[in-house]
Amino acid sequence: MKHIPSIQERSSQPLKLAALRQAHQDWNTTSDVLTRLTRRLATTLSLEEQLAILAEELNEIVPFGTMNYRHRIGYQDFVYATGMGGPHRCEYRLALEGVSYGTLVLQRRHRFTEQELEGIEILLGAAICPIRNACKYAAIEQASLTDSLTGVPNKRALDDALRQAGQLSERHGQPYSLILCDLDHFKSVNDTHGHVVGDHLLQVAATELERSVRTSDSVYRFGGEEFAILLPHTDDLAAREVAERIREAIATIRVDTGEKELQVTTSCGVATCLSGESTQAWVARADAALYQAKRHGRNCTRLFASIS
Ligand SMILES: Nc1nc2c(ncn2[C@@H]2O[C@H](COP(=O)(O)OP(=O)(O)OP(=O)(O)O)[C@@H](O)[C@H]2O)c(=O)[nH]1
Repeated sequence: MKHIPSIQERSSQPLKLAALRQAHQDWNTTSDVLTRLTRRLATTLSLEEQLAILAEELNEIVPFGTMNYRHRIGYQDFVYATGMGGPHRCEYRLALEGVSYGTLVLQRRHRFTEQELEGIEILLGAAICPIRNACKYAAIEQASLTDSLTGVPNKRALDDALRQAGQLSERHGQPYSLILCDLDHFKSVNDTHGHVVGDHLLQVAATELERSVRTSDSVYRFGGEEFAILLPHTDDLAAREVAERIREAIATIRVDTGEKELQVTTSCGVATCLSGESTQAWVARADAALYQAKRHGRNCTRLFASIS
């Protein structure tokens, strides 16, 4: 049933509105740390930004040397550290309804008093819900950018990375190369050994790819049995060498299927980003080079010459 305000309720409305206006003004201007912390934490879903705000506000009440926060989010360890340490420390395991949202450690040169510890706990109590929300947001964001089978970043993450690489390449005049790497005759792996073995082979291949490249390079699942490797500060000839190393590494994979050992080869296409080129055109050139490698009999690398 619809609620119709009574005459008494309506007559008190101006007072309520005035109180709301006053509360709003107080909320925005108060110098009270707890209100300011709550207000500031509500402005962002970024865990890093929230921790920076928390560190700033905590330091106002309880000066410390270092703040260290650590939490495992999905496949990654999230670490936030600020300042210089000291021999005295206090450690808090942040948790809500039995779920952990990380460990926070404060360190400094002199002891924390009981009153200071109480102050820290009050501020952490105010921060825990926003931190929980930021952790959940980070986990969802990570999942949306990760291939669930292999654990490497997915096509969506690659699209973002390529866009950024194109801009950086343009701005700093540094070469960025892309390798597309497609497992050969993968359909027959599935047809002969089944999808479970096919899936396992994709996981092993992703691990092998990550092992074969530098930490500054990144591996993505482009789709199906195809992977992409983005190489910053790498020209076409150096990228071709990396592709050859990858091809040799994939050829060393052995999967025990019970009957016989399964081996796989890969074909690679390489293209270096051209000045002013769109990411679609860049990927299309790497794909054309990959097509040439397949046409040439597979288990080889082809480079799309970047001399324009
Ligand atoms: N097990 C498994 N198979 C997949 C997955 N994604 C794609 N595939 C299979 O990969 C196979 C790709 O087949 P094709 O595109 O014909 O390519 P190919 O057999 O590797 O042949 P070439 O690329 O020409 O060497 C198809 O059978 C897909 O079903 C996956 O996530 N798991």
